[in-house]
Amino acid sequence: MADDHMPQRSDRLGLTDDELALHRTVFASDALKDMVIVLSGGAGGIGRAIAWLFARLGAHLVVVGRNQGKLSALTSNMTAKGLQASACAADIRDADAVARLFDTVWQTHGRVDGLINSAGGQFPQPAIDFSVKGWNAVIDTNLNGTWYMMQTAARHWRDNKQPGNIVNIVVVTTHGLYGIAHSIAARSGVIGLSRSVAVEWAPLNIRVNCVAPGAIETEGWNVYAPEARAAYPRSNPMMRAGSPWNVAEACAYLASPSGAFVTGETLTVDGGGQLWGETWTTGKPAYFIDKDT
Ligand SMILES: CCCCCCC/C=C/C(=O)SCCNC(=O)CCNC(=O)[C@H](O)C(C)(C)COP(=O)(O)OP(=O)(O)OC[C@H]1O[C@@H](n2cnc3c(N)ncnc32)[C@H](O)[C@@H]1OP(=O)(O)O
Ligand SMILES: NC(=O)C1=CN([C@@H]2O[C@H](COP(=O)(O)OP(=O)(O)OC[C@H]3O[C@@H](n4cnc5c(N)ncnc54)[C@H](OP(=O)(O)O)[C@@H]3O)[C@@H](O)[C@H]2O)C=CC1
Repeated sequence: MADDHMPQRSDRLGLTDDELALHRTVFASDALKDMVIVLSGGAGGIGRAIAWLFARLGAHLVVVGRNQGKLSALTSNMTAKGLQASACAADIRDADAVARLFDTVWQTHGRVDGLINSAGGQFPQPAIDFSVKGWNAVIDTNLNGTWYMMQTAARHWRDNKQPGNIVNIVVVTTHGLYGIAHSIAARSGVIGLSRSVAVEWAPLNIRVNCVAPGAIETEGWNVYAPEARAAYPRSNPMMRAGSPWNVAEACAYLASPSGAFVTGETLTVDGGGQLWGETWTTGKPAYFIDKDT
């Protein structure tokens, strides 16, 4: 399948495991040889593409999420293709569970080389209507959960005197994504944190970067109304949605030696959506609709 032409299907969102097993990549097949990578959100739409790509480049993937069944199904498909992968169920919002996760991985593999935080999400709602519980759910998942993963990984790298590298999947925060202000707040926090610790942790030989996807068609889109989803491909000058593979290859660039001199950066993969286009996750209010067009 050509890299830049993902079929727009109505029956299913994103790429299947069979497609991910074969998707063409520009990376050498040993680019991540023998690296151990912890990947949160590994069974989600973007995480799954990262899992397949990284494993195909030689890494052992430890995929993390709350749903053991989804994780096991993924790792079975991967190991059946001769790839190295294991599943570890954990809620990233539970700092103790995150500590146990990293203890287990270090005990099993004796090392961790990289952490990709792809677990996250939000629900669309006008900010004025956010409940305290809803606000906290989004901040806890996207900011606190990501931070527990980052800090726990970094402590292990420091204590084991090993280098490390972190890639956080965020959203594009440079202009509004209307209807998900809680997530923009949380992800802006992650970007700020990443820039700060990129400096603090440079002496520990730990690199920290973010990838900010634009409209990437995955099953995560099911939380949005069909009319909102239908408009996402027109939210950038390329007038189409991106593929999870585009995000996975950006992560591979940052996580492998190709990114060796990159830290504190946010790599935007949005088809130019920062420069042109707008995204209304809750529908465009009449106020903004030009009645003359
Ligand atoms: C440039 C173009 C961009 C286009 C796309 C837009 C950008 C981003 C896209 C994506 O990120 S897509 C992929 C991400 N995946 C998801 O977002 C997954 C779906 N989301 C969730 O699972 C939740 O939103 C969550 C908060 C991330 C999960 O947390 P948790 O499991 O704890 O939540 P819940 O128990 O379901 O709910 C807790 C609490 O939150 C409030 N709430 C939840 N959903 C809604 C809703 N639809 N409307 C209003 N409020 C909601 C509510 O207070 C819930 O508590 P209860 O009422 O259930 O007691
Ligand atoms: N798709 C898109 O257009 C865009 C996506 N993004 C971001 O990219 C990331 C990945 O998105 P995508 O793959 O599309 O989303 P998905 O919803 O498909 O995947 C998200 C994954 O996160 C896991 N997860 C959620 N909460 C937790 C938690 N508390 N602990 C552990 N795991 C959790 C879920 O697994 P489980 O339910 O098993 O826990 C799920 O597999 C998200 O942060 C998303 O917001 C950003 C911009 C655009």
